[in-house]
Amino acid sequence: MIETRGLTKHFKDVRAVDGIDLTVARGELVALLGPNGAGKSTTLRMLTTLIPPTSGTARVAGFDVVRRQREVRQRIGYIGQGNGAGHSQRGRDELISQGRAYGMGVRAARARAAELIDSLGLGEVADRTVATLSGGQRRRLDIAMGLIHAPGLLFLDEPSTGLDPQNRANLQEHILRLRAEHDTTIVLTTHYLDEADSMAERVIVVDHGRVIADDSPERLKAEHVGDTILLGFDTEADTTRAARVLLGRELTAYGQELKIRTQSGPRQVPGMLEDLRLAGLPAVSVEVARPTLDDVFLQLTGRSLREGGAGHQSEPTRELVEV
Ligand SMILES: Nc1ncnc2c1ncn2[C@@H]1O[C@H](COP(=O)(O)OP(=O)(O)OP(=O)(O)O)[C@@H](O)[C@H]1O
Repeated sequence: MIETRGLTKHFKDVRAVDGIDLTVARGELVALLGPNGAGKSTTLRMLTTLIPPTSGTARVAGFDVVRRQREVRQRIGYIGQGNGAGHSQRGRDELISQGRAYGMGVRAARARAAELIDSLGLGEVADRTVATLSGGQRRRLDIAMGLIHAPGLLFLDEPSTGLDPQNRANLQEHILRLRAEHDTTIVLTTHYLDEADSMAERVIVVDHGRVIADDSPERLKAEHVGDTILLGFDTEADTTRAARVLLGRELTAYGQELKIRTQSGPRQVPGMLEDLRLAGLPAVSVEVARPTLDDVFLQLTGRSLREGGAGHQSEPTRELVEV
């Protein structure tokens, strides 16, 4: 669906995108993740033919984004960061007009609008004027606008920025359902680490205009960070002895706690507890901390994605087991 080679965009002396090679297959849901100014929007704007690359090539839906702009545009939907829908029209009419603008007949545009209103849960509000819709409803209407011509590929630039957590969750659910129902390939950009983690089967981390990691969230976390097992003991002396029992692992002792870095925390815990029990050193608490994508980013760049304005929180996932 997407194939780029050395895709680059310079704005005077700013290297917004600096040689990106990217392949996205049909049906994938890919999240482009990165801090402010990383080059995510610029990449999307080149892929959607809105701005030409400085150098490199990109083929989208089988066509070159510079030489075959029209063909590309017919086959993609793009929902930018602004609000595409107007204000005084009813949502349904906006959708039908958009369909007509893409050359659809009135009947086909009406039918498609009805289908999307249903898919995106807009049934109760589609006949109200757009100005009266909530932020989340408008965002869903924007997405319906981008899908009116049934594109096989949808680009979403920060779909849930500005929405409250409930509306975000609701929008995410709709995007996933749309994808399942219409088999749409989706490329979205986001600052929300948890959004990338839960929605995308592939995460491409961009920093300073370059791809610094590209894999499934699970593999990124396992490869770059791994799990942390925290074992608690009654005394510091027990902790020191336990460290000797578990020697050979990547471990650190802090007071009455042992911290062990491993690739597969939950699988390692039973064996470790058994070894400790046999040594007469039962742990009094066990905690497995799984990494977040922010830990991956921190590991890769030495910076947290939460710093410097990206500022969206995602708590580490912790599984607490009292023993
Ligand atoms: N039209 C432009 N003129 C000059 N510089 C630009 C222009 N558009 C983007 N840039 C610069 O290019 C870099 C990448 O910007 P881009 O908007 O692609 O980042 P982003 O990853 O989408 O950031 P954000 O998360 O804040 O949306 C930034 O340094 C930005 O200031």
